[in-house]
This record gives sequence, structure tokens and C-alpha cells, in this order.
Amino acid sequence: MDDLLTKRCLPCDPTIWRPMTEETANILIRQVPKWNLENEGGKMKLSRSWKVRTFLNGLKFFKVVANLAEAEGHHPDLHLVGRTNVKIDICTHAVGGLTENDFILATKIDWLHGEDYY
Ligand SMILES: C[C@H](O)[C@H](O)[C@H]1CNC2=NC(N)=NC(=O)C2=N1
Repeated sequence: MDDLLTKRCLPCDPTIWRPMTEETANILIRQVPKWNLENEGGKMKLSRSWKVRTFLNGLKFFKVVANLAEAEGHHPDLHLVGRTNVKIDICTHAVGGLTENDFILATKIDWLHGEDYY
């Protein structure tokens, strides 16, 4: 598998794309070890949490993540709860599961170093 950091997310065509199997996801998750693989009623997603120092730092982190998502054309679900608890979930909504796009985005979000917003 090519390095996920050098790959780009591709436009998702739900007529040809299918969600990956749990077996494939359990292999790919090794490449994004800081992320958790979650399965909600059969729909898989990637999830990672950070503690930020301030509410505004959380929003600053979200802004850089948002810019990355727009550049990649693939978007995470952003949660900022209890003022300083950040959680990012990623799945490919068009197929209702995981595709390689999600692992590419997770790799690139790690590169943004959310821990620096503490
Ligand atoms: C055409 C383009 O690929 C789609 O609109 C994108 C936009 N961003 C997306 N983000 C996510 N997470 N899932 C999608 O299915 C998705 N689709």
C-alpha cells in the first residue's frame, strides 16, 4: 500500500464505490495507529480524540482541519464538547462506511498535530 500521506482523496462515486470490509479496515488501521476503528450498527468509522487547552484552540484546530478537508474534498465530522474535548470521526458518507479516503484524511490530520493545541 503506497504511503497514505502522499495520496490524495478521490471523488467518491457511490455507484461504483463500496464500503471496505472489516478485514481490510483492520489491516489499514495499522497505518493510523492513533485512530480507533469504531463500528456503529455495521457502519464503520475512524475516530480520534484530543484534549485542547481552550475552546478557541479547539476552533483553531478545526479551522486547519477544515482547510485540509476542503483541499482533499473529503470531510470529517468535528466534535468539540465540554469546551475542550475534541473528537474527530471520519467515514465516507456516500457509501455509509470506510474507504481509503478516510485513512488518507486521518493520516493528514495527524500531520496537523492536534496535540499542539493543548
Ligand atoms: C463529490 C465529492 O467526493 C463528495 O461530495 C464528497 C465530499 N466530502 C465527503 N466527505 C465524506 N466524509 N464523505 C463523503 O462521501 C464525501 N463526499
